[in-house]
Amino acid sequence: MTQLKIAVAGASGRMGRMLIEAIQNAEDVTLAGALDVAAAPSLGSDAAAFLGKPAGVPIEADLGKGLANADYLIDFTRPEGTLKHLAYCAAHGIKMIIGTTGFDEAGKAAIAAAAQKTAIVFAPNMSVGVNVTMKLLELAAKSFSHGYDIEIIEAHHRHKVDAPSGTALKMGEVIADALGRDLMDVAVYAREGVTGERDPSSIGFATIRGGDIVGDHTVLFAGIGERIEISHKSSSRVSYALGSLRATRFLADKKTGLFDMQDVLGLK
Ligand SMILES: NC(=O)C1=CN([C@@H]2O[C@H](COP(=O)(O)OP(=O)(O)OC[C@H]3O[C@@H](n4cnc5c(N)ncnc54)[C@H](OP(=O)(O)O)[C@@H]3O)[C@@H](O)[C@H]2O)C=CC1
Ligand SMILES: O=C(O)C1=N[C@H](C(=O)O)C[C@H](O)C1
Repeated sequence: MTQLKIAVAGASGRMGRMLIEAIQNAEDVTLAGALDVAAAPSLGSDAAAFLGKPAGVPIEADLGKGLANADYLIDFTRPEGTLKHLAYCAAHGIKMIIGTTGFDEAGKAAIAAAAQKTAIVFAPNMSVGVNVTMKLLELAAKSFSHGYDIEIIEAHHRHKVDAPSGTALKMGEVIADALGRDLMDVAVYAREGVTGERDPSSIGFATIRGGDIVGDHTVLFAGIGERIEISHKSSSRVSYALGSLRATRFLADKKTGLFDMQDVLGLK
């Protein structure tokens, strides 16, 4: 069986470790490199040591060393890290699976530009369940386009640094597109004090941070006499890791182009 040679960025992070475990458990992929920041205490140690089964792959800060044997880089880090990796991967034809969230418009544009040189899957949530939920939201938004107030509530662990989550923002975009609205015009990210009555065209966001919540998203369609809630709850990061491996396999026959998980799962 041809092996897909994958490097993992943020190898000591929550997702990095989950990805390394998923790679080690899959038959058609090989861990071919591991990256982390120069200050990471794990630098130089074996990337799979935490599993009790070393992979013979040291964690590197140098991109040349960490990516020397890789055809794919799965990146769940921070926008500044991903953008550094992106420039290297575009220049060296390494395909990327980007799960990092929190990019500004310039960061997103840099990813789109790099996709003219290499193939990229970029998605704020790699789980199959969330991506199917996106389709349900599209349908629901069209059905509840009048008379229903739309609010998106997300909850994550205490370590998460960006808000609202990339998934919540994507849900907002999907709903706004389905309604012919621009999320930039209708999003309300905070309410405090005397806010006045709710604008019926708005899409509200509420963020909860605490403990070890892996990732919960609920979209509320609140009408008169009824309300509908569409929820997805993650109980483990394994679904993000398995989705990332599906995305890697999807890129096997692609040379360039920007794709998302809807492409990978055939949901478009
Ligand atoms: N698309 C999806 O399905 C999912 C997306 N995510 C997103 O993935 C990202 C990572 O999440 P998570 O694993 O929980 O975070 P962690 O903080 O646990 O891990 C991030 C890793 O990236 C490293 N890192 C930090 N800054 C840089 C940098 N500038 N360059 C290179 N590496 C860097 C960290 O090193 P150090 O700790 O030493 O700073 C750490 O190893 C977040 O943006 C999150 O929102 C998360 C889950 C699912
Ligand atoms: O930081 C996380 O943990 C997660 N981040 C992603 C996001 O911002 O949507 C995906 C998932 O919800 C977990």
